[in-house]
Amino acid sequence: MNTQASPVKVYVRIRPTANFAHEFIECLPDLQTLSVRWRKESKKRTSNIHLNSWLFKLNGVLHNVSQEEVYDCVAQSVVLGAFEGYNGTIMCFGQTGAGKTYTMTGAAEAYKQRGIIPRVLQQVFHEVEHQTDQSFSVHLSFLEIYNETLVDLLSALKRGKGVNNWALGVVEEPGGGVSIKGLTLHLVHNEEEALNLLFESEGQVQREAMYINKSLSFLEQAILALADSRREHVPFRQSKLTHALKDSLEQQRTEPNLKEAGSSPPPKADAFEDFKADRGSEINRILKENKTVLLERRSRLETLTDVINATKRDMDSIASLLHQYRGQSQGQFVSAEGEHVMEEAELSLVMQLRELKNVYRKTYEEYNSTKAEVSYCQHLVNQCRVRLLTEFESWYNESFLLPGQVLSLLEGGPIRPGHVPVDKALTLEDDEQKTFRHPPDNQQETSSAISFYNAYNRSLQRKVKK
Ligand SMILES: Nc1ncnc2c1ncn2[C@@H]1O[C@H](COP(=O)(O)OP(=O)(O)OP(=O)(O)O)[C@@H](O)[C@H]1O
Repeated sequence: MNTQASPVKVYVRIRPTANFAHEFIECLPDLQTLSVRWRKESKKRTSNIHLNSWLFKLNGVLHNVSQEEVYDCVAQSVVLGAFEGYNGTIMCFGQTGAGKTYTMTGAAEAYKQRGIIPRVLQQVFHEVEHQTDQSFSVHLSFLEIYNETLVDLLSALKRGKGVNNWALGVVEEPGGGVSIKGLTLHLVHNEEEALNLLFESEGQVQREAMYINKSLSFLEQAILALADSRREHVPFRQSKLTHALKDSLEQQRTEPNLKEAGSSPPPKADAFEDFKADRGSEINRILKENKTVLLERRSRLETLTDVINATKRDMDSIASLLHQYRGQSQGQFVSAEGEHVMEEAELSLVMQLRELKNVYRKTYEEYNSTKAEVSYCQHLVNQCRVRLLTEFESWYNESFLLPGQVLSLLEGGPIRPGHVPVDKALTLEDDEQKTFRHPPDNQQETSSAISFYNAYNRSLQRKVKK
């Protein structure tokens, strides 16, 4: 892998928590040793308490470290190694909720919280640009292995090629090495193209999430339009979701309250404003912050575009002046050594051209990295928007639509009221009522319905998260 001693390096990253279990887990000052211990009580009901403990020696214990530090410590050398011709793998392993996605992909909160994958792409193209003595071509593939099934997450992008995920297989190459037969490779020329593949296209599963994003954004627009009494037109037909929900969104204003008979739930549009000011204020603040950064980065991109165009125009005109000057000059001055000696005017033009080329190159570099940042920030804004709307739906259902009995049925479980479609939740309530009439059979039915929604909820959460 790399030139350093061990080809495999192992790091532990500890997810920050409010109540870190200091009594059981200790990071030793060398920042490479982790001590884990726990009390084991004897089964024989004696007062003996055994203290079991292990020491783990690692390449590093990453505790309270930023995404940037994780990258520098774990991934940077792997990317540099790849440029020296070494294969590299960065693998993340941990129980659910441990922070794998956060570490590898990053969080929606801010650009600086982006994870290892976008940072790798950035470094790869940085190296490609600076290692000018060699030429590189960069290809990207995304492969998912789920339940022993290989899925090419980018196969849909190779239009017309009839890519078939069933045809994927792991094959041993005759000359050594392993490859995935049938996996599509995508040539990318810069960081932005690579990030686009990472964000926009992430195959069948992610593709669904993309549509969710888009639909939710249309839903947000429809809700905002409903909130504005001056707006005559509400854009219901922009998407199938808003179109299909047209009746229910408009009826929300008059629909009887399911929670407390006699009073009606507030219109969703008003509730959305309340939610953003109160319960959803934090995610709304983050969304606004990300939008501000996005606008600022976009405006920087525009400025850079103007500078590039203006510099190019200046370069062209100086080059043409130089051409004219050389065409008109009566002859060439030659030094005693036989070298061409420039006159002052020509020299000045050459210097100006050189300076402009320098500005052009630097601005173009900044332009490329700003473009990648714009895509990334756009992605963050989309993610925040999805989260805001998902949490709003949850809160709205919980606060105004679901009957108390259903809420108490869900209480304490992993399922949030917003994840249960209201009509299904009402069925749950019916089931619960039936339970009182036929306890043994229907209790089972109710709990299987909960299991169903638990499973459904998890798959929804996975899709929204992706
Ligand atoms: N180092 C960290 N700093 C701040 N927040 C973190 C960190 N690691 C994880 N989190 C947060 O903890 C939550 C769970 O993390 P994440 O989704 O990355 O876990 P996971 O291991 O991918 O879980 P799963 O296997 O269920 O997908 C997320 O809200 C994430 O933002």
